[in-house]
Amino acid sequence: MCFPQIILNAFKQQKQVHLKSSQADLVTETDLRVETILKSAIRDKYPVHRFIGEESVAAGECVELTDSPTWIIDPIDGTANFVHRFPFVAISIAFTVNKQVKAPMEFGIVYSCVEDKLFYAQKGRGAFLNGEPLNASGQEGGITCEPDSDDDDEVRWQGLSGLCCIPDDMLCVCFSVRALGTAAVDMCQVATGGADAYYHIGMHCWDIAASSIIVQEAGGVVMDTDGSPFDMMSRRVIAASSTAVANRISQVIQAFPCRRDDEDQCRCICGGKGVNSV
Ligand SMILES: O=P(O)(O)OC[C@@]1(O)O[C@H](CO)[C@@H](O)[C@@H]1O
Ligand SMILES: [Mg+2]
Ligand SMILES: [Mg+2]
Repeated sequence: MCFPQIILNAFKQQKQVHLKSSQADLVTETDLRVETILKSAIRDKYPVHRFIGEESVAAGECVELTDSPTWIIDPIDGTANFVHRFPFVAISIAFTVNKQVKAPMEFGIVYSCVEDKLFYAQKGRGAFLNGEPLNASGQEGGITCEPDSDDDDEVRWQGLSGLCCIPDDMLCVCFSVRALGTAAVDMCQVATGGADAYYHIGMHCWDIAASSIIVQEAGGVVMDTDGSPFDMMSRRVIAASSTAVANRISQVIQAFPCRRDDEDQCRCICGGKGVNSV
């Protein structure tokens, strides 16, 4: 059975849910099964390739980008949605080489399973949804924003109130707010033009690596929340319809530092598990 079908079949079933880093950070047997299937299928074909998989890292593996071609996998983005049968659950797969954290990935795939929407992009070749070309809105004025934060609500609403109360004489006004509970699908809305901006503080590289290139190839902009260049390991991202909107958002949200995904890399090289163990 193919792995999206595994997710769809399990979607309707009762699930055994385990907590990871917090009450909001869930994992099910399906997350683990899909990541294992994906990694073994890729490893069979490309034995020297490496992986950064959400559930492998949760099991103690290092987040280690080397010069080797690397697959960055979130087997189910939106596990909380999956557990509650809220129909926004996605598989996110990105591919990068030569330790690219800032430049666009080589390619990215986000498959929103229940919607049956396949978002994908390859560097320099455009972004697509179910085969149709994607274009970000290019909007520079009134925007629809998808804010998210894995930290306290205060940060989220501080940012939002900043966005919603920008004086009219300033560049952009936020007209409405959406959040689907899957960073990968949320961010892809900017690539479709359905949203003009997305920002997130606290997610992980596997949540946004694929959607970052999908946004870029659709003509959108990605950057860090402090306005510096996008860095998928920093756990902070703004995706927007235009540089003007991205810059405006970086000016009003309260960016705070997050422990980088690759922060323990040296521990891993010295003595961490470092071996793909899922
Ligand atoms: O753990 P999961 O399901 O792969 O990710 C869930 C997620 O979308 O929800 C959080 C808040 O939106 C984000 O940090 C993260 O991307
Ligand atoms: Mg995720
Ligand atoms: Mg996940």
